[in-house]
Amino acid sequence: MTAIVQTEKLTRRFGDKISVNQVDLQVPPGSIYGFLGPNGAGKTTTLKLLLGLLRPTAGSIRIFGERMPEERISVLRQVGSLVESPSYYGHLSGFKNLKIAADLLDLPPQSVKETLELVRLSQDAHRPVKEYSLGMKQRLGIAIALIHKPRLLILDEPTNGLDPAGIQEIRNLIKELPTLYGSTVLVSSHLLTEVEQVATHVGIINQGQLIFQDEIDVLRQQSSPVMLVELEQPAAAYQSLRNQGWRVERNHHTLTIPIQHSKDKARLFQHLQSFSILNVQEKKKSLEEIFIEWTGKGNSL
Ligand SMILES: Nc1ncnc2c1ncn2[C@@H]1O[C@H](COP(=O)(O)OP(=O)(O)OP(=O)(O)O)[C@@H](O)[C@H]1O
Repeated sequence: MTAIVQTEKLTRRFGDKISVNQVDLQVPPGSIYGFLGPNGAGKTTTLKLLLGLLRPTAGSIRIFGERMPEERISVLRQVGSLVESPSYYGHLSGFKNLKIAADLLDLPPQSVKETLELVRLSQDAHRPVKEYSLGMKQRLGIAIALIHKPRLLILDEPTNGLDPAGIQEIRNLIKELPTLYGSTVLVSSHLLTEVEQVATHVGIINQGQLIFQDEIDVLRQQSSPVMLVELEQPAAAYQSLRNQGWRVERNHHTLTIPIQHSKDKARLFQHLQSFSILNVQEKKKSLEEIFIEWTGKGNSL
C-alpha cells in the first residue's frame, strides 16, 4: 500500500540551525497519525514543508505518491489543513465563512450545511464568528479545512488552548474522519495523552529527528512490565539467568528483568526459587516515563 505521506531524509535549516533533520515519515492510508514532540521539536516546520509553505533544504516529499512541491496544485486540491491559527472573517457568520470557502472550491451549497453539522456548529451558524468561543473558532477552522472532503487532513496542535469539552469535541471529530470521508489524518501534538486517545500510528520527533515511528500498539508494548527481584544470592542468580538468555540487570541484591509475556513470570520464579527470593516487585513503565527517557522533556510529553 502506497503511503499517503512519504518523506525521505527531509531536512530544513534556518541559518545554522537544523529544525528538521533527515526525517523519513510514512503515513499509511486511512490512519490517524499522531505527530508527537516537545515544543520546538520541529513539528510545525515539518507540516509546513509538507504543505509547500516552506521549501526543504534537502530530501524529498511524496503525497499520494506525487512529488511535492513540484505537483503542488494537484496535491493540495486533495489536502485540507489547519496550521497555526484558523483564518476567517470575524464579522461574518460561520455559515458565510464556509460559504466563501465552498464557492472558492466550486462546491454545492449543501456542503456548507453538511460541514457545519459535522463540526457541530449548526446552531451557531448565523452568529458572527467574533462572538465564537476559542473551541468554536477552532472547529470552524477545521470545517474550512474539511469542506471538500480531503483525502488528507493536516492539523497542527488542533486542541491547543481548548477546555476539556472543546478537546473532546475535536478528538471525536478526528476519530470520525477515516470512516466518514475515507480521510487520512496527520495531527501534531506535544501531549502524549492527546495522541494516545486518537492515533492509530505515531511518529515522535525530538530536536528535529524522528526517534520513533510505528503503530500505537507497538509503542504500548514498550511499556511492558519489569520485575524487581531481591535475592540472597544475586550474583549466582544473575549469571544463571543470563546463561538462559534472559535480559537482566543487577543492582546490589536486586535483579531487574523485563517481562514480555505473562507466562514468562512463572518461568522466572521457577528458575529463581533456588536462589532464595527475599522480595518481589512488579513495575510498569508508563508511556509517559518512556517519552521522558527518550526526549528528556518531562513537562510536555
Ligand atoms: N522561520 C524560522 N526561522 C528561524 N528558526 C525557525 C523558524 N521556524 C522555526 N524555527 C526553529 O525551528 C525549530 C522547530 O520549530 P517548530 O515550530 O517546527 O517546532 P514545533 O515542534 O512545532 O514546536 P511548537 O509546538 O513550539 O510550535 C525551533 O527551534 C524554531 O525556533
